[in-house]
Amino acid sequence: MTLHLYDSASRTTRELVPLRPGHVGLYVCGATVQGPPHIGHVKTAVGFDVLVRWLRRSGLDVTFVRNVTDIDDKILQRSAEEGVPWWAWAARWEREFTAAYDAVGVLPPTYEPRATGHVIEMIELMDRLLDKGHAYPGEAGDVWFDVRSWPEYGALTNQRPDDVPASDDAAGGPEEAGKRDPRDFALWKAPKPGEPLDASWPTPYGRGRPGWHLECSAMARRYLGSAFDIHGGGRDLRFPHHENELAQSRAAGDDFAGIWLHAGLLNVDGAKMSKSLGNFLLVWDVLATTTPVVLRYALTAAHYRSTFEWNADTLPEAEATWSRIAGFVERATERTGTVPDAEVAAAELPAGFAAALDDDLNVPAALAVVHEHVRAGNIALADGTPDEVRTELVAVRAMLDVLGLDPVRWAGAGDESRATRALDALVTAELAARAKARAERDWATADAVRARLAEAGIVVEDSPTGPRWTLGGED
Ligand SMILES: Nc1ncnc2c1ncn2[C@@H]1O[C@H](COP(=O)(O)OP(=O)(O)OP(=O)(O)O)[C@@H](O)[C@H]1O
Ligand SMILES: [Zn+2]
Repeated sequence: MTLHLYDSASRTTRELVPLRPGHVGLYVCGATVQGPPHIGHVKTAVGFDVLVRWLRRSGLDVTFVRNVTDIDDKILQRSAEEGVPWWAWAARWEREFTAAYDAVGVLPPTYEPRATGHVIEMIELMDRLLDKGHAYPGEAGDVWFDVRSWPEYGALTNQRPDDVPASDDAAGGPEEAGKRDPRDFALWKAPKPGEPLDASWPTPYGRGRPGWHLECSAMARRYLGSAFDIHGGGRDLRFPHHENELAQSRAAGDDFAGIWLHAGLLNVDGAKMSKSLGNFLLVWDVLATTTPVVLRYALTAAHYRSTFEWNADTLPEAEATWSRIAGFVERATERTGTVPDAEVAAAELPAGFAAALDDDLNVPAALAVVHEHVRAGNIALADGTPDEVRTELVAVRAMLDVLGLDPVRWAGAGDESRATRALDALVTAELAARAKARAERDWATADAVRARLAEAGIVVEDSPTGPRWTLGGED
């Protein structure tokens, strides 16, 4: 069997037939970098990471593009509240997203374009839409997509054009002046009063900044061409974001994506984990008490398309299952010696595992095969030959490698954050001793604590919220 994927546009499971044999172009909508990454963000990223790994393991050359939305209303608003330039705010959270993806083993994309670096491509796309009569400038400097000019509008989400709800772009605001139809969405947004001048770009239609939907169409075309194989994102992006991307790209004359994949959302108590709802768990907070591979295991183990209901048992259960798998790999490696990574990467995969992944990335079924081999491996460890143990070890590691979960590659990951936590506990105790000595006017003890910390290379600063410590530079 070859890879079949559930295409949300046609609502059928279809064989992936690459447009260019041997090569797959994949575009996944990345983060709007307005705040720290939560585990919902990395859940979707992990889902697409398994796809990329499986495509590559199947012998395909993958060009994987995941964008960064580094300008938008929320970024402008949050940065203004914090009194920092919008671009500094965006850069800060972009770095945090990259670190979070790295922490859970999401492979970096081939290209990671920022919206602000692709204004030329967006203007070019808008020009094509204006030329063909699918876009028009409003009265307040915005440029709108003309939904009525595009009878296929609604196709992605199976809505008749008449049933599509009004777009909330500028709803009720003065920018709406000249908007022809409530469903029309903004391709380009004129600056609002009070916004920084460097948050808008000159265009033939006046200064402005990108509408979110336009960005992805322009960047996908720039790196993958006018037709490419797969477009993905979380299910929340189907409407309006992906519907609008599809409409504007097709209306401009591009074939655009062949298959649309949508990852199920990570929910808490039935609601999408999101910054706006405030029901989020930050990646760093989870990693303060959990090793990254356990978080990765938890997020990988569910089918990418299912809704993930996060609850108090999620991590303990993942931890227990993971320990069983990793424990076998450790004991088997002790018995037979380390299997070289190259042998793992080239090993033949159990047929049931490959068939499960080819069936719309059915990771739960694929993990069931992993568990069968772990069971067989444990039996071999108890009373089999070293060769039997080694066969199971290679099979288990090879399958886990495809899922980004090979325990040998993860060994040691998380040690650094554990070390930092241990250090923090010790420094905090030292600082408490110093505070007590100071309160008792025991200056000798207070100075001795400070000297001990300085000797260890720890720099203490007093801040309004209490002392803060950092590791000083080496000089
Ligand atoms: N709770 C979630 N579960 C799964 N995927 C999510 C979740 N929240 C966001 N994503 C996905 O993460 C990627 C980046 O999303 P984006 O930065 O637009 O987040 P967002 O929806 O604005 O998040 P929030 O609502 O928390 O502000 C998208 O593919 C999006 O679908
Ligand atoms: Zn997008």
